Amino acid sequence: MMPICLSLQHVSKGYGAGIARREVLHDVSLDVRRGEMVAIVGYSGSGKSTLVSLLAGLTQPDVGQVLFDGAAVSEPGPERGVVFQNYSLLPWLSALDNVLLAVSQVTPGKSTADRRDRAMHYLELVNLAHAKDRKPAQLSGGMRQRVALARALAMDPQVLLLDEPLGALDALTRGELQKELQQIFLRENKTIVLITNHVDEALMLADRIVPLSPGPSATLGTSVEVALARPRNLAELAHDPTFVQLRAEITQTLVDSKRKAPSSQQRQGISAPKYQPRQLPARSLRRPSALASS
Ligand SMILES: Nc1ncnc2c1ncn2[C@@H]1O[C@H](COP(=O)(O)OP(=O)(O)OP(=O)(O)O)[C@@H](O)[C@H]1O
Repeated sequence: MMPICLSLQHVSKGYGAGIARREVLHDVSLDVRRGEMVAIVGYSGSGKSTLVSLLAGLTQPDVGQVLFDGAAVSEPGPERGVVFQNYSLLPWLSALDNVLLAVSQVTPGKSTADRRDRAMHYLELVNLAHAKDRKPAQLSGGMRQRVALARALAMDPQVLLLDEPLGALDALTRGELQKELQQIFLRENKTIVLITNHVDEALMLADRIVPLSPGPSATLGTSVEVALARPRNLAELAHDPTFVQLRAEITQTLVDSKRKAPSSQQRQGISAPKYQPRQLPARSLRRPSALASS
């Protein structure tokens, strides 16, 4: 078995002070093995971004620790690349220059030509070579997210932290990028932590899925292994008994954890993880409304 690469050990994190303090994450523990793709699935507002910020070293836990290769994480580092939901590209730079900027940070001794080759390689990997000279404003949401992914990959991090990277995209573009992400994962063999509120997306991509209960004081549940062969195709998987069973199991865990959550949750208007109902088989185990009515 591969060694543990990234680890959260009994981590708690809250915001505010005194009586205004609100605990977002409580006693969260997670071990991610090298080469593994772990998906963390949770409701909106449950603390998923806080979790990524902790893994990235952008914020520090109040209790517990975050370890990378056994050493405490205290700041962001090039071995942990992050892709956020909102692209975060520099608007005045072309797609190529956005990637080049990242390449320059990790290859200080290389020639300009070498850096450019490397940046182009990653733009090609995300099928964007043709749009290399376009500025972010001239790119669609899906294309911007591809640039953000190319930029993160170009730094050759050991771990990729993907914080709802496809969350801002329409369903069709999302489906396309899920396929590309799968190809990249298979080719690059990276360790990936994917944060998502889509159960199907997690099942399509991950080796293991960990449910995050709704906050406040959200915590990770028992992880579920996704024993489905790759490459995976969501349309085909909709008829696969293992897929259907895993989806029902994970959804039920999330629904149960929401039921058990403090009643203040309902008042905060937290929305449920999204389904892609058109892919449900006719004799699906759960109706989409099961989540909404819980
Ligand atoms: N810097 C901060 N200061 C105070 N409260 C914060 C801060 N960051 C997050 N929170 C609160 O912590 C809770 C969890 O936020 P977080 O962004 O981690 O959740 P999330 O699951 O990523 O949400 P979403 O899916 O909506 O992006 C929210 O109630 C949020 O308002």
